[in-house]
Amino acid sequence: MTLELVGAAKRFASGGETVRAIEDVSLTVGAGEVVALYGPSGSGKTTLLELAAGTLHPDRGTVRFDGVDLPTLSPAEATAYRRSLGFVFQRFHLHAGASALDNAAMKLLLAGWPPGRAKQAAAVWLKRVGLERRARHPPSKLSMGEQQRVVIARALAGEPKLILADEPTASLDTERSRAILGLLTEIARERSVGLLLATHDPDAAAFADRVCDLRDGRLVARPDHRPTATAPAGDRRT
Ligand SMILES: Nc1ncnc2c1ncn2[C@@H]1O[C@H](COP(=O)(O)OP(=O)(O)OP(=O)(O)O)[C@@H](O)[C@H]1O
Repeated sequence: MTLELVGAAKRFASGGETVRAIEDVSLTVGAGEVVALYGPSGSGKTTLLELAAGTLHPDRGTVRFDGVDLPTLSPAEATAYRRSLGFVFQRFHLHAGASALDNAAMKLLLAGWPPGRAKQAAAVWLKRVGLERRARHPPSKLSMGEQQRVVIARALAGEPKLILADEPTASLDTERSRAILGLLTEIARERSVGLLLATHDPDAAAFADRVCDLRDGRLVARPDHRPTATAPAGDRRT
């Protein structure tokens, strides 16, 4: 799989002013590649993820997934494309009344899978993220880190080719952040899933193979594309 942005730009009209959220951004994410979008608040990370998800269209430039221009998709095709992605966002968006297993299976159920098969597939991923013993617990009985693991299981059930993660560890402490990022990046590499990870945290960016520095909507050259912070040994590809 290849996600490719070429010269992408997105502006918003706001209060009589034009906000240049993304300006002339070109980047690619390949199978099994972990790419960090690293920048401060307001630098355009979420906008760029929305362009990648096809929920926003660029004003200029192109956003392609496996060679297909996302803005040319019909509404039904765009929905199918979004369903084919894995989303891991800061806010978990878990259903309070549903168990961890039902939450992990939610995407598959929405896609029309028979409930038995959906739960079976989700159970495999709950196990992979270490939550098999919590399958019946609702989110309120799970820690923040465990809830984020359910989100990861939900994102991976259905075998996405690309995961879009927006500040996935913002509500976790350092130790739990590292555990979650280690797990997410390990699974992405192991399953050849592309991972585009938006973060303002240098420690989180350090888990990526490649770091794209975003400032005021533009990519700033980082000569070697190497992460700046130190990830625990073994968590980073060499
Ligand atoms: N719908 C919108 N209308 C107007 N301006 C917007 C809109 N969405 C985003 N912006 C502006 O575009 C810029 C980039 O926003 P974006 O949310 O992509 O940044 P971000 O890096 O994800 O920030 P944060 O880390 O705070 O979420 C900001 O200046 C923001 O105010």
